[in-house]
Amino acid sequence: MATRVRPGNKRCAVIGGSGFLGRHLVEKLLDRGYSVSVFDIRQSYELPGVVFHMGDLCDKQALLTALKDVSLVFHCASPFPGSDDRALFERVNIQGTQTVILACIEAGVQKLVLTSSASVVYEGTDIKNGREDLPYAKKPIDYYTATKIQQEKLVLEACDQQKGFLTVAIRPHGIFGPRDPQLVPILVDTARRGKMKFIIGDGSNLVDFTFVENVVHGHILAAETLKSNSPICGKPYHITNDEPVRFWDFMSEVLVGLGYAAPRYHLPYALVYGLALLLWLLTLVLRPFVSFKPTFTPMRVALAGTHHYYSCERAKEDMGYKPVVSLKEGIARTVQSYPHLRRGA
Ligand SMILES: NC(=O)C1=CN([C@@H]2O[C@H](COP(=O)(O)OP(=O)(O)OC[C@H]3O[C@@H](n4cnc5c(N)ncnc54)[C@H](OP(=O)(O)O)[C@@H]3O)[C@@H](O)[C@H]2O)C=CC1
Ligand SMILES: CC(C)CCC[C@@H](C)[C@H]1CC[C@H]2C3=C(CC[C@]12C)[C@@]1(C)CCC(=O)[C@@H](C)[C@@H]1CC3
Repeated sequence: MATRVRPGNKRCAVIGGSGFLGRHLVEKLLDRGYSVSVFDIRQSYELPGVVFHMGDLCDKQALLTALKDVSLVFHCASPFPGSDDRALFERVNIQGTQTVILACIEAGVQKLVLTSSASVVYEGTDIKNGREDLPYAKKPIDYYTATKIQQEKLVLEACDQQKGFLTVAIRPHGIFGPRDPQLVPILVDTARRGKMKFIIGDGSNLVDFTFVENVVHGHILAAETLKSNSPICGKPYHITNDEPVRFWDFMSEVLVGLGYAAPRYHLPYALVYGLALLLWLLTLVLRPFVSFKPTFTPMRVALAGTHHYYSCERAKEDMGYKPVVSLKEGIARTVQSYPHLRRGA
């Protein structure tokens, strides 16, 4: 039976709070006077004012302990997007999210903010200024995206104003910033192996890269706007830097900032995509004998060679969203935060 939490309660929980986005979110919530419980499969730091609960989000009992007296939950846990472990994605993103919803309802949580992804509408072909009314991808590019679609549907469909359980989904795109374990480290690793010499396609494709503090800002605005009869109930929202940039200009700026050469030579998109597809099929066939992880997967080639940027007008209109850190400032802060990834370090 749900125990209602008193209104105005500033106790919240961040599921996935040990991760890159989760930790930035926890830090900002503390600044804003929330008390925070983190639920994660691992504990990656300690902070005064944060209570850690280690556990798997598929375990409802473990979740219930962490959600006691909590009125607001942020769910930003997911397996690593680059993995190809279909069973893991289905277990965590689909079954696990269903468990999170059940646990929230049972614990009397009033608001659930999901970190979804703008990739839920992306099929590997151009998206220019995509709005939230684009249909979900019929052919998602990978298991990660396929399960993020199911996850978002589950959370939005669970929104029930009558029962006082309100939900919203934030769809970020290409999050970057200090402590990101993915974008900059993979880029630098590729450069160190001498593989960042080529631009895939003509280099004119525009993409959204979103500084992590803007993503955090979008989550907190959503949580604070989410009230009975608010227009945001049960809806998805793109949160971006609102400054689409050429994919290869962004990569070059980060690389040059860290002391590496920018890519210069162009290769046709279709050729690289075809080669990446062939290599991927080869890794599938050879998997029983050798384990090999190609850098240029078909998914990464599509992301690097197509337009995919999104409108965040709906977030501006419904919750007053405006990016708080510009792309230029975000890149400068990111580059500065990785002294160990500098050339020669
Ligand atoms: N990074 C990006 O560019 C984008 C990310 N997103 C979404 O943002 C969210 C946060 O991403 P990000 O911070 O980059 O990812 P991270 O991997 O840094 O953080 C996710 C956290 O969730 C934990 N976790 C994974 N599985 C479970 C589980 N079963 N139970 C409890 N905790 C679990 C992870 O632990 P462990 O590390 O041990 O797996 C990790 O600590 C995700 O939902 C992702 O889909 C959306 C758009 C873009
Ligand atoms: C060509 C280079 C080897 C590319 C190196 C950088 C890539 C690792 C990133 C460029 C775009 C990024 C991205 C994501 C992961 C890291 C990149 C591929 C996501 C797939 C992460 C999860 C999401 O939800 C998507 C919206 C992101 C899209 C952009």
